[in-house]
Amino acid sequence: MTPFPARLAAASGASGSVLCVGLDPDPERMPAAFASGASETAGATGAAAFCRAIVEATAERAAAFKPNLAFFEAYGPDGWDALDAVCEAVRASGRLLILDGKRGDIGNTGRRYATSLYDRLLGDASTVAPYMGSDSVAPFLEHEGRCAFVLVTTSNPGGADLQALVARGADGDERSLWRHTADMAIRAGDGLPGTVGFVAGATRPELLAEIREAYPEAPLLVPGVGAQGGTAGDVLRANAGGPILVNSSRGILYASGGDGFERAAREAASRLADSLAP
Ligand SMILES: O=c1ccn([C@@H]2O[C@H](COP(=O)(O)O)[C@@H](O)[C@H]2O)c(=O)[nH]1
Repeated sequence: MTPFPARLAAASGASGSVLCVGLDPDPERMPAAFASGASETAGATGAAAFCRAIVEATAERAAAFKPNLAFFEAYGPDGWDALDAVCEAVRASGRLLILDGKRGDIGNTGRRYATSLYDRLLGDASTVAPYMGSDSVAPFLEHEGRCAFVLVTTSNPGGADLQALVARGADGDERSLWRHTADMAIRAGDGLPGTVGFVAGATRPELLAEIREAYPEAPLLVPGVGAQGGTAGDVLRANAGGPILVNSSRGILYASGGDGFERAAREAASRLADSLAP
């Protein structure tokens, strides 16, 4: 399979954008027709129908879609079927499929997670929680053409609690934990170049700039624009033209709370895609 960075470049070229539309179907916020118990499209089926409509409405301006697995798993077994249907819709759109499950565990468990994400759901990339160390990241780096976006500087307020701590590495060098994490992931991915990317939140653009400077070729997945306060301008400046996907979920999914949600989503996606153009 073609290395992920080349596939990312192709998807960005085809859509003319670096936008990733996040698929977080929240029953509290989806249009009533998809969320209410009375409707035949309620529950997991409603979530899938809503996401498919969003994919159709926004695919022209999106390079990728990112289903957040939590919003599907919450429905139990039906949620898995819904996720499967949404993944199929994303694949049919020709855009990249980023599976946001934030997985990470000991080797044999990690390999089963990777099998599920890459061989079963056919994701192009996934998000990986690296706290268990290099052997927990490695299973996600063994799939040619796929990318593991390793969480390094997350967008949430508590992200700095651990990520900013300064620690001495085996080489005696003092660096922040997030930088150790990034270096560790790059070493773990030595075997298959292009398989390691990073999640770098838009809410800390100064750290995004540091990651980009340290790893100019690494794909970055950047959440946190819009609803969390990050801005497209800050991200573009910090990224300095490197390979990137900028995610927005709520700002697109719930651009209109009810009728006309597809049009509102299309317009919101288009505006953000335009503001992310270099
Ligand atoms: O650091 C991180 C890592 C992942 N996320 C995920 O991205 C989206 C953001 O949603 P918005 O509605 O655009 O704020 C969501 O799925 C998160 O789980 C993140 O926000 N920050």
